[in-house]
Amino acid sequence: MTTKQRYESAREIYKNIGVDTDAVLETLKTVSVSMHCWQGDDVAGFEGDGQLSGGIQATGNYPGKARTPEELMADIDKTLSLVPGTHRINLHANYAIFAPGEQVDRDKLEPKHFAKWVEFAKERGLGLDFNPTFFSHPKADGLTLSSEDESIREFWINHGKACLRISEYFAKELGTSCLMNIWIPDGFKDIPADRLSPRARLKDSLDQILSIGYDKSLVDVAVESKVFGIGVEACTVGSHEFYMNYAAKNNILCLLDNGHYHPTEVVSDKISSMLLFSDKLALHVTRPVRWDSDHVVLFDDETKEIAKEIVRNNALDRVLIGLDFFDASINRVSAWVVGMRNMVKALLYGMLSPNEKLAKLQDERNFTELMMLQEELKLYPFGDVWNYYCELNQVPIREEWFEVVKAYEKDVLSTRK
Ligand SMILES: C[C@H](O)[C@H](O)[C@@H](O)C(=O)CO
Ligand SMILES: [Mn+2]
Repeated sequence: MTTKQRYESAREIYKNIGVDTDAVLETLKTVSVSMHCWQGDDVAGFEGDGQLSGGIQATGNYPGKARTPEELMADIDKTLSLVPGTHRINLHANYAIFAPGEQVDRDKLEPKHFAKWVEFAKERGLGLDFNPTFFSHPKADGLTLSSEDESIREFWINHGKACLRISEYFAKELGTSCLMNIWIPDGFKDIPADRLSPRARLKDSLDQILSIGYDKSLVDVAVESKVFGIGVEACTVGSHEFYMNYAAKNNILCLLDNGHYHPTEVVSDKISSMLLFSDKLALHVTRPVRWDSDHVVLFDDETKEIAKEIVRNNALDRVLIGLDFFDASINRVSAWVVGMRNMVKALLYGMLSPNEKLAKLQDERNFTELMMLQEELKLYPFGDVWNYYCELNQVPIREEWFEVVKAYEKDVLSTRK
């Protein structure tokens, strides 16, 4: 049987439970996932020695890491050629591309330092998202936006302001709004004596960054909380409560990273609550293994649950989906492809569920039938619909994409010594 014939058979099966697969595939085409540039080089960036700080870690030493903008862009191209749909690229400020001999510090970054990325995105019809980089820098040894040292704090405030201008530039150039996400590593290894002052300084720093004024139709600013990081185990300044309140009061977005909560807390359960109080919500989808380890996103229960929540809340246009993982122990392009395909797959899975029927069963308190149907759905011919979607989008089906990655490793990645 051909992929199309399998799809046609699956279409009939889904039709019997009220799911229109053709309509689902049309909708799925419109959804973009923001692919993080930092999986390609273990969050090293282009500024210098690429030493990662801030309580995050990429472990492994698989050969073939991108070392230059050209290599990173080539790897992004290869990855996107294997993922169905049109997506976005999420950049960090430490991926600025300077003219020879021109490097400036982060507080002095300008749109022109990202012109090559804009050119890259334009040629491919991609949107760009952005992140100020408050780590991997000599001035990020202690605290950044919450620093007690006013000159350090000012440096980072200026970095935030510079990034806001760059985000506006991305949106204007590319005709699609840019998400600018703020994450800082600030915190304390051991029990602090004063939690209030650093948080008050962080609040003031954010106020100052936002005070420059920006076009809200072009830039969505988000703040990303975290429960702990390596070396800041006792207290993080940018906690969930801090940012949830800050975002609500200042009409900006919260970004929920599903590696940033207590191990039994799930982001899928938070989405509906956030959407009841905010127009938009941003996500970093990742896979925490025992800690915020940033493993590659799998087609696992929580990824599916996150996707189902987005679909069931009718919020495909309100939830800005980004990925955040960095695995240096395996082929980095393969890691990207697996994570991206899984996120899209999870969205498809959520859309192929008879969501209204399931909600009705819940309202009728018919939990017996609800459980039965949810379990049976797991073995519906989902794979046949996924393969057809890949074929429609001219990307390889099943594991065929891996042959392309293997050839790329042999011809390109393995030559990077
Ligand atoms: C590199 C990213 O900005 C970083 O991973 C951040 O989003 C985060 O999740 C830190 O734990
Ligand atoms: Mn994150």
